[in-house]
Amino acid sequence: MTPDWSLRDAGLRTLAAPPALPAVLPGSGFVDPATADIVQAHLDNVLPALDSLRRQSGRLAAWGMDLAHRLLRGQRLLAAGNGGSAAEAQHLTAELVGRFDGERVPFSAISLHAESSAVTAIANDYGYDDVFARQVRAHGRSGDVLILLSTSGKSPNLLRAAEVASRLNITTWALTGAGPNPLSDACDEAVMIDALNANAQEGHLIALHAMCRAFDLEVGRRSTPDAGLQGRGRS
Ligand SMILES: O=C(CO)[C@@H](O)[C@H](O)[C@H](O)[C@H](O)COP(=O)(O)O
Repeated sequence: MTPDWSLRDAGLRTLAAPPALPAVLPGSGFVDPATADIVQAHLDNVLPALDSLRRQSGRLAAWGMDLAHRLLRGQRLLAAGNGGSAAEAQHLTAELVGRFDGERVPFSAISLHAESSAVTAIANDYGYDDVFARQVRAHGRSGDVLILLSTSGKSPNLLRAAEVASRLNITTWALTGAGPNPLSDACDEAVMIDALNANAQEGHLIALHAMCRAFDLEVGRRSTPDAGLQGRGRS
């Protein structure tokens, strides 16, 4: 099968089909121009993703502050995504349970896709579309936040989770690729990145770190010695 060398669908940088390769010895360090160009195009295409994000920086700042207020009250963040988005979502929960830049108390944040036994049992017994929705019913409480990451904004398991969360008065945020899309429509608020899928995922990590900056700043402003320990029976 002839590979599709173009990036034309994204309306971003496009590449012509490469000429036939000369025989290349492994380890020779030779990089043909078409390969060099596709790598350069990928890097160039990060910039539109970043521009898209910069236009939504106010929302990221508001999310960080809002999340700080809720988690300081003892509410919880639930997060989920598939594939690359699962990795990004897990990065966020690690920043909250561990720490971001500076020392502070830990907060309750769970990546639902990382619950391997629950995921496999629910998928096996109820179907993959229910893997997150059922966990939202189990772990989510009124006033919590559910953040859902998706490049397409179409994954049925995320859409179902958003639907269940809304019924439970859990605030829903979507971090997606180009929008509008079904997930951004289903959630209370969304940050959408107008970029190729892989570049959107890279943008998602930047968005999450930016949100963590706002979160940590707000936690620092409002912290008491027992901050984050209220409401869920921990001491
Ligand atoms: O990382 C990538 C592609 O960049 C893939 O693993 C990708 O995350 C998977 O195909 C996901 O299943 C796509 O789901 P979604 O982001 O559209 O909700």
